[in-house]
Amino acid sequence: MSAKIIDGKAFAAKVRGQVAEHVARLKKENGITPGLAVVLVGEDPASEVYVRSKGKATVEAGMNSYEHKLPAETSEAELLALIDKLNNDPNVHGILVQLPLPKHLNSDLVINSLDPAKDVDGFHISNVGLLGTGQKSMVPCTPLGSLMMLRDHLGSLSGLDAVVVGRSNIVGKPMAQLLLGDSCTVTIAHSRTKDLAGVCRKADILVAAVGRPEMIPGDWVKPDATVIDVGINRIERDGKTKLVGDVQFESAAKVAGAITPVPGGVGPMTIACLLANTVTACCRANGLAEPEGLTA
Ligand SMILES: NC(=O)C1=CN([C@@H]2O[C@H](COP(=O)(O)OP(=O)(O)OC[C@H]3O[C@@H](n4cnc5c(N)ncnc54)[C@H](OP(=O)(O)O)[C@@H]3O)[C@@H](O)[C@H]2O)C=CC1
Ligand SMILES: Nc1nc(=O)c2c([nH]1)NC[C@@H]1CN(c3ccc(C(=O)N[C@@H](CCC(=O)O)C(=O)O)cc3)C=[N+]21
Repeated sequence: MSAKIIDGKAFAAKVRGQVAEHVARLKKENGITPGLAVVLVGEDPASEVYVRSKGKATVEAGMNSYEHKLPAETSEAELLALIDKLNNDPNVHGILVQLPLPKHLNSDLVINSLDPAKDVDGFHISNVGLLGTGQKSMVPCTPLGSLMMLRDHLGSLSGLDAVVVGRSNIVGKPMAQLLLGDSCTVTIAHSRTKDLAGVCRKADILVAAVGRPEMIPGDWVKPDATVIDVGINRIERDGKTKLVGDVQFESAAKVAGAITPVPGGVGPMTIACLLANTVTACCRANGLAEPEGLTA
């Protein structure tokens, strides 16, 4: 058997097209241009690449992009002052603070100082609580993009056994909430899980969000399962740098029913969902109808 490769890049292009259409309508009919502010503190090269591609995608969708690059030694008070300014700027509908922040900054405090309505990452405690209680919220981009691909491939997820490997606040936990919301039976596995291989083998839906290159081999995958590989790991192989996921793609693709590749899977969907969340936030802020099919 050979898995269907879920093309995240193509799916993301479709979502971005829908976002661009909605943006064009907002401009024409309401005279509003959605705006996304991205805040980057320090000089992490990988983060700079992400921030640049987010800015480019934002502009391509017809929205305004505001980039704020602050030096690594920025104080908490300075960062909070910038966030306060963005919270009160009517041209800014979404704010993303790139993580991780330098160690001297308390990221929980910083994230919770965002206006929850502008928190397009969905990391603010109030969005986390709304998602956990099934209320309208801002949904974290990576889990939202993963859910869209799962629904597209499987149709209904109801009653399926889902295993999420990883329990971070930004991927694992919100992913589990979304799967529960779609009536999966959800298991969250982590570094203390006993018999991880056995747990994974029961999964109809296996989401890997660990951050360990190719940790999950094909023989942990249930035949015909749908595998979502969230991991983005840069490794050296044959003298070249290469991007790999948390799943051993070759061996898993022989067993799974469908699998997302790295690159070209979850990553592009994350950016597309960030744009979608910005449009959603803009519509909510202006009391306008939200784009359909772009929220959870
Ligand atoms: N595609 C995309 O758009 C995005 C990709 N990512 C990628 O996803 C991956 C995960 O990111 P993130 O959630 O932020 O990572 P974190 O480091 O915050 O969390 C990793 C999780 O994996 C668990 N874990 C670590 N080692 C093992 C192990 N040996 N067995 C089982 N579980 C283990 C940890 O368990 P414990 O809690 O017990 O320590 C933890 O819950 C990374 O590769 C990251 O780059 C992240 C965000 C977006
Ligand atoms: N506040 C915050 N929100 C985030 O959403 C956030 C963050 N901080 N910090 C870092 C992680 C990581 N992340 C990615 C986004 C896109 C790709 C992506 O598009 N990847 C391409 C490859 C890109 C490449 O070649 O490097 C792909 O998988 O095909 C990857 C990773 C968002 N994150």
